[in-house]
Amino acid sequence: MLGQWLDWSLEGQLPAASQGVFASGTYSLHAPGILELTPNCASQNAHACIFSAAIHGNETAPVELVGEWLSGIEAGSITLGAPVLVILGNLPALKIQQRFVTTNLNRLFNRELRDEGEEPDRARELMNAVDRFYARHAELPKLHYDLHTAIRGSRYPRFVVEPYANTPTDSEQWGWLAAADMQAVLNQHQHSWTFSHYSKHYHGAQAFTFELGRVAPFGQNDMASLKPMGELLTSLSQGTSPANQPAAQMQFFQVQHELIRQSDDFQLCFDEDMANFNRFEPGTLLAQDGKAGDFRVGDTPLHVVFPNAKVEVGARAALLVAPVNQDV
Ligand SMILES: O=C(O)CCC(=O)N[C@@H](CCC(=O)O)C(=O)O
Ligand SMILES: [Zn+2]
Repeated sequence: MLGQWLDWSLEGQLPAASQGVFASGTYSLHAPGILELTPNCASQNAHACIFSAAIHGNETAPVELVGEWLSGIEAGSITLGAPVLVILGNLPALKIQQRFVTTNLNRLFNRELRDEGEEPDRARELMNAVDRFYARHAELPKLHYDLHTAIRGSRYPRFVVEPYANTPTDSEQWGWLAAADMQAVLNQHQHSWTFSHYSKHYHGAQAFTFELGRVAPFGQNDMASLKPMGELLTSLSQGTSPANQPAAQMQFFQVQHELIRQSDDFQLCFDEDMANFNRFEPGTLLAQDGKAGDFRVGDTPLHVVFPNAKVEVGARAALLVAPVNQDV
């Protein structure tokens, strides 16, 4: 049943029974793409875990990773020891393997959201699912890993975005992320209304957006490079202690500036294929905007992440970041 859940979600079919059992627990299908697993016996170290994928429909590696982990649960090679809410975010976009259908779902996770349409409705459904899940497990520490892949290549192929919020990140998280073979960490400098930000800001969860390589169609992802990440998901779902490695092996960056597209007449002044974290020297012209004018690098070098000139007017066209501890 669990192995088929991904196919069912993609096909928009609902199984006859929305609840059932497996060797180490029970499952409950709350809505298409929203599955809760409850352990028969919760571990003392359990977190209330949320693993989400396909918030962007063309990011298939996380869907394959979650599928492999669910198969392990179903086969009994993984013993569930923590409650897990598994989410496939944007099912219509996943079906057509596009980032989104009408608007970017990962900018809508705000309780003040009043927009109408398919993605805003889905954002409200996912926020409600998160609220109810954390309320059901109020006694447990909360965790949310939102799994993505990036549009372009990267100097650090696997990295995390740490959302901005009051809740500090537990130091143990850094050791787990390093052992999961994350190579860089990007600290956000302001609220961003992403899915991981939602769980951190409104629920105080330990939460990150993961970038697990580069966007590719199903079957063409480098799943071998995600083995340590799969092991982290497995440990958390078992309620056992994840592997730990020194945080210092990751490069930390701080977001300095969010470049917003302010008009139709907007362009980025570098090659579209440029890798994430590429460094630009002081004075370099990075963007030209009919309304905001030119944007140049100031006195210290900046690295560019998630550049995308084709975003809607008013949306983020790039993050400009600087290394925290050393020059890279
Ligand atoms: O590669 C890209 O340009 C985008 C990859 C992606 O979807 N990234 C997330 C990051 C979310 C965050 O800033 O926390 C996004 O843009 O939604
Ligand atoms: Zn994404």
